[in-house]
Amino acid sequence: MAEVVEVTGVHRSYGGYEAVRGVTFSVARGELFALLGTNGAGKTSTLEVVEGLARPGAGRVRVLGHDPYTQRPAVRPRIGVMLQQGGFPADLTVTETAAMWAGTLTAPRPVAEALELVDLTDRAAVTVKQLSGGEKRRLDLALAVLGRPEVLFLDEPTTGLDPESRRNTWALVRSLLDDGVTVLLTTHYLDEAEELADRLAIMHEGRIVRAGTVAEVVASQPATVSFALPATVARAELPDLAGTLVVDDGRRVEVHTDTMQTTLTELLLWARDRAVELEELSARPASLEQAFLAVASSAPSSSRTEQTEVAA
Ligand SMILES: Nc1ncnc2c1ncn2[C@@H]1O[C@H](COP(=O)(O)OP(=O)(O)OP(=O)(O)O)[C@@H](O)[C@H]1O
Repeated sequence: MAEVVEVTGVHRSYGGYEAVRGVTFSVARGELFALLGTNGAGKTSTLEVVEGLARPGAGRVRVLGHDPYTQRPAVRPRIGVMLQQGGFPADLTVTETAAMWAGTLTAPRPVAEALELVDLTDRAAVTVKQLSGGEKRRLDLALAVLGRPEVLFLDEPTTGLDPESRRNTWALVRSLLDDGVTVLLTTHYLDEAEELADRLAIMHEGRIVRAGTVAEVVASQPATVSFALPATVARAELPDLAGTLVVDDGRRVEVHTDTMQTTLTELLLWARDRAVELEELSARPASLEQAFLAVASSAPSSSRTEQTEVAA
């Protein structure tokens, strides 16, 4: 079975408010799929349904071929879950916490090994209440990987981590992927998605509005060609370039284009014919950040009040 996670037309409501509105995606074995989105887009609400922590209002979820909510005993031993906020007894040490959790698992890793994976070995004897926010996050991750899961669900795994810890977490996730683990994660860090994700989806207002590889999602946005015109050349002398002309100030020119090669060719031929030297010439494809911001700034489909009325 290639698809380890299958989510089809899932809806989830809180009272009259529909937080997830028909979400569909799948994750293949050994793949990392990232859910991105604005605050309140519905990422955690979706993830909780896939983890089997909540029943979808409508739609179908399969994890390793089972319904994670109604067939929880078949799924739970094979998955690892890192919630957005883990809750541990504050007075237990790191080792005691992990050992307690290991006691609930069928075939856990040795506790010391799990702590080593997240660089918490030197904090093993410290109580949870003495840990920093980032260290608590790493303890969450240690517990999620303790049961050697086939599928790992990570809700904002690196929020609050310093840059070095984030990189260490990425390296751990990559090594798990190399071992064939399937990962579904949510993140607010676009570089995290770019670094780790085989495929991703951007959610907005309960729906997936972009999905694909990073390259596919970025391809939905125009590339930018920019340069500075020499003072001797008036802007009006520029040829008609394919794309939208955006002029920053008198001299700096930006062209947003879906056909970067055509725009560049037109520009460079013109510059050669006119013997114009284009200063600071650059041509760059769109970034994931641009694709994200385009989604985030899109007009809301309707207000929350209206949605409640529709749902009522
Ligand atoms: N228990 C709840 N009761 C009522 N509304 C909720 C509940 N949990 C979430 N919501 C609402 O559902 C929407 C989606 O929330 P969710 O936490 O899934 O978003 P998210 O994409 O994970 O956001 P963030 O990036 O801020 O973590 C939000 O409008 C939120 O206020």
